[in-house]
Amino acid sequence: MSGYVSRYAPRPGTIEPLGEHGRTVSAAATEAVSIELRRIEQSFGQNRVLRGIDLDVPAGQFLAIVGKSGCGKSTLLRLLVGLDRPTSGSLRFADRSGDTVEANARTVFQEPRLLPWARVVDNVVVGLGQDVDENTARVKALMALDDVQLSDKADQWPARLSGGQRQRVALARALVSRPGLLVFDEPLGALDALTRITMQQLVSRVWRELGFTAVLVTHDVSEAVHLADRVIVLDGGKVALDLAIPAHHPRQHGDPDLAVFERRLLDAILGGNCCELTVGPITSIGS
Ligand SMILES: Nc1ncnc2c1ncn2[C@@H]1O[C@H](COP(=O)(O)OP(=O)(O)OP(=O)(O)O)[C@@H](O)[C@H]1O
Repeated sequence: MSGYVSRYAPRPGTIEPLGEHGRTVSAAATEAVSIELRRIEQSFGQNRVLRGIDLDVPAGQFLAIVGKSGCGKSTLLRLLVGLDRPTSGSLRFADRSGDTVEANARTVFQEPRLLPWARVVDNVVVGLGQDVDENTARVKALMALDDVQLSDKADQWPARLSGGQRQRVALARALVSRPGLLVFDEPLGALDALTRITMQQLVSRVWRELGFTAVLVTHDVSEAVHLADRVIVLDGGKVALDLAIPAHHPRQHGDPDLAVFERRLLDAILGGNCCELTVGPITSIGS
C-alpha cells in the first residue's frame, strides 16, 4: 500500500461546488440515477402492500423511507433496485451511462455479509463483479477502502474487525463499482449508538463527495433527518407524508432545527390514521 495517497487530501481542481446544502462532488463522482414511479402496486396474494405509489427521485437526491413495521418499506426498496417487479404500475430509471438499474445499483444491508475466508480487500473486490483484471480490481478496492477510512485493514480477516468496521467494508464493497444508486436497508440497525453516529457521518460524507442517488430505509427518524434531503412516510400502502429537509450538510446531532423535522415525522408515523394525510414538501424550518 506504499505510495497510496488518500483521496481526501486536498487536490486542486478535483472538487467542484454543487451549491446545494453544502454538498461538494468530486471529479470521481458517479453517474447518479433518477427514478420515476407511477401508480406502483405490489400485492402478495390478498395482501395489497403498496397501493398506487407515485414518486420522483431526482439524480443525486438522498431519500429516506420511514414508517411502521410491515408498512412496505423493504418491498418498495426491492422494487427500486430491480430485485422484484411490481404487480402493476411503471418504474423508470435514467442515468447518463445508459446502464440498467441492476448494473448500476448496490445495496448495503443490516448484516455486512462478508466472506469470512477472504481478506478485507478481496471482500471489496467482490463488489466489482467478474470483468476486471486483478491489479485494477485491487487498486479500485483500495480506493473504496480509503473512502471508508479503512485502508489500513486491507489485508485483515473479517473476523478480526469490529462490527462497525465490518459494516464499513460492506459500504466499501458497495461503493467500489461507483454505483449511480446506493440503497441502504437498515444498514446501521445492528450497531451501538456511538458507532452508528460515526457511520452516519461517513455515509453522509461519501454521498456528498461521490454524488450517487441514495435511498435509505430506517426505523430511526433521527437518522433519516440527519442524512436525507427528503423523507417519505409510508402508511397504508401510500406515501402519507413527503417532507423536504432543507438543512445544510454536514448536520449536527442534537441540532434543535432538525428536531422539528423529527417531531413532524413521528407525528405522521404514530399519529393514527395517517394514510389519509397528504402534506406537501416544506421549504423552511418550522413551517
Ligand atoms: N415475498 C413476500 N411474500 C409474501 N409477503 C411478503 C413478501 N415480502 C413482504 N411481504 C409482506 O409485505 C408486507 C410489508 O413487508 P416489508 O418487509 O416491506 O415491510 P417493512 O416496512 O420493511 O417492515 P419492517 O420495518 O418490519 O422491516 C408484510 O406484511 C410482509 O409480510
